[in-house]
Amino acid sequence: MAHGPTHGIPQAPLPLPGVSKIIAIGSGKGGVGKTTVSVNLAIALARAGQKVGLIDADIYGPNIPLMMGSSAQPRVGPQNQIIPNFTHGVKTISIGYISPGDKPMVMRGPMLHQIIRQFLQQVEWGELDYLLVDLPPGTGDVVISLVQTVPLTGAVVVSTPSDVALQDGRKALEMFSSVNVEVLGMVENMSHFTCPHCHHEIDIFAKGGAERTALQFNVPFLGSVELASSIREGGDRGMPIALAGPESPLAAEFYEIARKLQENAEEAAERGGDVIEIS
Ligand SMILES: Nc1ncnc2c1ncn2[C@@H]1O[C@H](COP(=O)(O)OP(=O)(O)OP(=O)(O)O)[C@@H](O)[C@H]1O
Repeated sequence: MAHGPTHGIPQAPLPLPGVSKIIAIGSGKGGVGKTTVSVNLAIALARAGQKVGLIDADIYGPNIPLMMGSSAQPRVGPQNQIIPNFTHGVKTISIGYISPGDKPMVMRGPMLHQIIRQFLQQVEWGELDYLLVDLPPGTGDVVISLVQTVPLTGAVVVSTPSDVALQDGRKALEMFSSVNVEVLGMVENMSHFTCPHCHHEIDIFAKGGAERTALQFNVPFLGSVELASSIREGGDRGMPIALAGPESPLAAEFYEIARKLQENAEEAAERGGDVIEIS
């Protein structure tokens, strides 16, 4: 991979030509369904007529190839630009396309930064309404690389309603605030479980916790997604549930969240334009 002309001088974040809104999706805690939410939101936005790109910024544990059902190695164009894969109506890039298999990526921070930069700047995204960035779990490095490279429209924080996940979710909210990235909304994943036999709602992780946290932090709440085996199966088969369309009850939750996100992102984009540099 080529290195950018940094020469040790921090570069100001620059918009990506043709890309209208860039949204980071984070969680703080791992395993709460951030990638599941990212792929389903990307598909729902694409089905709503938006041009959508998706970056798998989880360099150490890329799951987007599996969840989007795509493993093709991206082509390289004449100007050395990377042509993203196009799956389920979404342009995607992942380190998993370039270095497939189960071998972990071992690299130092500067290399990670370069990869994030390249995924933003060297991929031929073309015209996009939305570029979603699925962040790795935790807070930190990748977000700094992102905000140093491009102006973000905002962020989405995914959490389960359990106290443990919310504790980390709050850290993610604070982290975005500390780098001046507006949180466009919180999503509560694995909100509850509906028993397939008696159809009763079972409250596994204390439903409503993410909504209360959103209220407390004064950020919008985008909606809840229930815990359902078909959501997990869709991800494992590379056929996310959103492909079932907005009429399918489980997929409908993602379409509703996508609609609210679109509203909030458009408002933020209209308000925005100011690039705030972090020191
Ligand atoms: N609403 C849901 N219902 C059922 N299973 C779910 C749901 N959301 C996520 N899962 C499953 O939970 C597991 C973890 O989800 P996912 O990989 O999306 O989480 P993550 O937060 O991105 O994890 P990571 O820490 O690897 O970044 C996956 O097997 C996924 O299919």
